[in-house]
Amino acid sequence: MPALDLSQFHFTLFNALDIVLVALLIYQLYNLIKGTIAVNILIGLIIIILLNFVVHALHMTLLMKILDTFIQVGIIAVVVIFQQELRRFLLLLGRNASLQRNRAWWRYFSGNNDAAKDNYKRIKPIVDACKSLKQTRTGALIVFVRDYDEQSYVNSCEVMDAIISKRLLESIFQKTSPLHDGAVIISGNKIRSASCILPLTDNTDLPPQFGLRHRAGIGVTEANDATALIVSEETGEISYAKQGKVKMNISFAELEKLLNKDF
Ligand SMILES: Nc1ncnc2c1ncn2[C@@H]1O[C@H](COP(=O)(O)OP(=O)(O)OP(=O)(O)O)[C@@H](O)[C@H]1O
Repeated sequence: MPALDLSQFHFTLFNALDIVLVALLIYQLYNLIKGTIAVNILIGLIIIILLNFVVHALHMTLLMKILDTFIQVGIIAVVVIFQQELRRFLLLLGRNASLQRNRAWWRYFSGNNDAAKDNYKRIKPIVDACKSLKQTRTGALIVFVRDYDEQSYVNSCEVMDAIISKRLLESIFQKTSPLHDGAVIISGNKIRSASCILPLTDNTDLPPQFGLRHRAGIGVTEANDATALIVSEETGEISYAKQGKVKMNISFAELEKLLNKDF
């Protein structure tokens, strides 16, 4: 039996790092598309690539030409089909790379403890409004955006520029208010817009009781650097969505913590 010649095989630390990074990349991509129809598209693409190997091995010329052409244009198709996922992936990279975004670190290094007090002042009216909305079973959807770009929302929202207050949030979501349908967008210290129509998630793994409000709340966090707070009209439960994932039935203490971290 011929011996296996391993003399040409050099395994360096960088090779190990390479493998770890590729594994991390695949894991992140899997996390991004898990539970969406993108998984089925990806499986379809893998089947075509495997089929192409088989066709090449069997020298089936006609099929070889068709599949080769398909795979050559495939890269453009992949960018078009997975544009949402690629956008989310790049957002994730940018978000994690920005040191200032990690406010805890930033405060520690800049010694700015007043920021914590300011943040509490901003969060309090929102948490108070949620308490009252929960009690009265009033449905609400509040989105927190870090870098607000008015142009992205101008066509699907009622533009506002109002100081955040408990009573204003309560009034907006009252069923008789003309602005109650849709989401409120908050950025910085202001309510920037209300009655916003948001993109719905196409995640197929969500609880069956999640209707349009929850789907819109999750959808906006998939494609943007945003988080969303949803008060259910049916149950009064509060959910919190971030990066396309949702935490259900959170307590007010937890809500305060999450907002303090993300907002
Ligand atoms: N695309 C959208 N963007 C923003 N808000 C939306 C969108 N679609 C629906 N909504 C809001 O969701 C409300 C309907 O909620 P629906 O009952 O379908 O949601 P739900 O997730 O089951 O929540 P709930 O538990 O409050 O009933 C609408 O009245 C509207 O205010």
